[in-house]
Amino acid sequence: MESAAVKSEGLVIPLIDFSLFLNGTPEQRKETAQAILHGFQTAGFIYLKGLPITPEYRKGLFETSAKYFKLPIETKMSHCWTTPEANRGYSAPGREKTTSLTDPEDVKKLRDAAPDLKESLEIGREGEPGHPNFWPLEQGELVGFKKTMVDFHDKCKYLHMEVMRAIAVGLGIDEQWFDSFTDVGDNTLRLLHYPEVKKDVFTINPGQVRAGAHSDYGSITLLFQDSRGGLQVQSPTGAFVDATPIENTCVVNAGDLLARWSNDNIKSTIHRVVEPPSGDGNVYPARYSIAGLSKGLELSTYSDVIIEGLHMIALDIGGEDTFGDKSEFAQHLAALISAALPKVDVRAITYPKYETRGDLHECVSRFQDWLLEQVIDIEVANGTPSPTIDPSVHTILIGHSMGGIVAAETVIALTNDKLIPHSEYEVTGGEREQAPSPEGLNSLMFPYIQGVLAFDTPFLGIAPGVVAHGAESHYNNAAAAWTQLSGLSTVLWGSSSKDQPPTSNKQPVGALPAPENNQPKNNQPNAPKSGGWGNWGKIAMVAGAAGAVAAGSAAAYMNREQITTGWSWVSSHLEFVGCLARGEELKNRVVALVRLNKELDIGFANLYTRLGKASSPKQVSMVGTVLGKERTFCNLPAKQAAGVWKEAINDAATDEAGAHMCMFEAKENPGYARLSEDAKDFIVAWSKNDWYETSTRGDIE
Ligand SMILES: O=C(O)CCC(=O)C(=O)O
Ligand SMILES: [Fe+2]
Repeated sequence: MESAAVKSEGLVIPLIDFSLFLNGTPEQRKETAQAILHGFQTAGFIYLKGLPITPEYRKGLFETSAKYFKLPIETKMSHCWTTPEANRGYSAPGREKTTSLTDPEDVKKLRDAAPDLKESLEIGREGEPGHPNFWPLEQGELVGFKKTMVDFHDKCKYLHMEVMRAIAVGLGIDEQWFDSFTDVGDNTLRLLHYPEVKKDVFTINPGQVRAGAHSDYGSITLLFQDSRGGLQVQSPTGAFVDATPIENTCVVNAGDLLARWSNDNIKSTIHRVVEPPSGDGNVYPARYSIAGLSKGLELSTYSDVIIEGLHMIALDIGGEDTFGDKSEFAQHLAALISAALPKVDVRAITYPKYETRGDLHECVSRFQDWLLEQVIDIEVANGTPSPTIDPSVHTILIGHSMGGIVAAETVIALTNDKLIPHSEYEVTGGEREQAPSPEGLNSLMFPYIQGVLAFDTPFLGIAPGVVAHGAESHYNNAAAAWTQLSGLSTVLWGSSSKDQPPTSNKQPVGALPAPENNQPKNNQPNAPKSGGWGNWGKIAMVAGAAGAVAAGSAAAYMNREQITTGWSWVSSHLEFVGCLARGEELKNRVVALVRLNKELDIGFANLYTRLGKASSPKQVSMVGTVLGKERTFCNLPAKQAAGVWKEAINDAATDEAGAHMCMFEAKENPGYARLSEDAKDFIVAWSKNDWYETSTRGDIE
């Protein structure tokens, strides 16, 4: 039943009778399927005979193709290939260069040095919205051209489905496993003509070929070649071996998509077309071939299947330390999610620099720009046809502390095209009004955000017990406030504890440090040193204090007269956390998130720290005594009516700020494993939707 069509340099391309798969006994069918799979796994190429295509039909097809290429160049140029999205139309000689290179500059150089000596016409599925085929005028010899090609396109669709079924049978999975990806027939029929060419063209330029070395992009290619020859396939030794034409066969090779689907279990092998082994006189005659390149599924879901991915963007305040050393927590979380969502790629990317100058909205727009860049890079790298309409990347924003607010603002901005409204909404007691949205929500956001997972983000301010230690009466004295708050200065910024500023700092506000290159002239000798935490720590110290003060409603702190130097620098950082002072804004933000969850199914949760066994009750004169186990860093919603807030208990922490900062340190937080599991569960639940279910990463080894 099976023999070798090619056997050289370690490359064995089998010749397989496909009729035994289509019409054979169950045993023959299975054996044939296994041979087909084996050919794809080893050579990446097979030859099929016994196809339901008669020699006459085939001859007619090649004749029709040749008639098309005889058309004057101006006529062909009237329906030129335009965009990769459409991938339809005519490509004149020299236009396309098949290659595995990706850098456009490199491709250009190669094309200039050795242009492909071919012309082609790409014909796609009829009836695809927005992408009509370009048909030549039906006159003279070309009458019936469209019908012939549409009919052959259909035949290729059928053959494609059957070859994919053979692969499924060979793999021992459900025979129809690939059907839903092939039944639309989103395939490209490619008529190829390699014009007659003088032999010395190839000797003058040793790099000259008819079609450059490349692998195909789709699932499989059905290649019908005439009898000239010139197709070569790369062998395991690297040498190119002739894939000599065999009458009434079709060469079938696996493309990059199928390699990806199968985790490279199936090979997408490099091939090219060179001058044929023989020619008359000093010319090589023309060669024709017809390739049915099967993408394998409808264009709109194509990208999902190859490169669909869930990306977690960790909003890491102040470098890569927030989520543990080198963002370990984010990486760990990505691994957990990956195991739970095997159909998609899961990657954690950390926002490298958290710039906290200017107001919150400026920070958000800087982050948004960065995020957009990341996602576009991924979409471009993967060739997603319409990333803004059908993105292949879904993103979860995870943010610690203030990072959660930036994440929230980002998704609100993306869905509203404006930031949160400033009118009043109540979040307490479940009696919330709907935030008005004259424009309605924009579900076509790009980048597509699947959810916001916040970690100990003070969406509703910082719990009074964090700031006050029976000290709020001193808040009318700015110096005292600073003393009280110095211990909190880095907390909001998530720096690790070793980088905290001195906690016994007794300097008045007037001694707030100015930026390094803008030291105030009247700098006091005892001004706090930035020490090892540099500019960054200074920002944290100032902004953290401001945020905490704001949360503790110590308005006296905002006494600008006392700040003698560097105010503009300081104030621009204060603005950022100033949002914690704006109660209505805080509530509106939460209302907006709840609405996004309800209307657009965007996940939202806040995993907030709570002290556990190691904590003791705390006297907070403003609010009375807070029981040890009620001690949280964040102000909690009055009832759980502000989205999902879930506690993350730390049985080792003795104070709220410590729990807040050590969330992601397994050594200091006995609840680390639980926290990771909870975080994973949220993200998995948000992501198990239609997008996920229709994604196929292809773990089919
Ligand atoms: O013309 C041939 O034989 C090969 C064409 C080819 O490899 C392609 O179009 O991808
Ligand atoms: Fe190819």
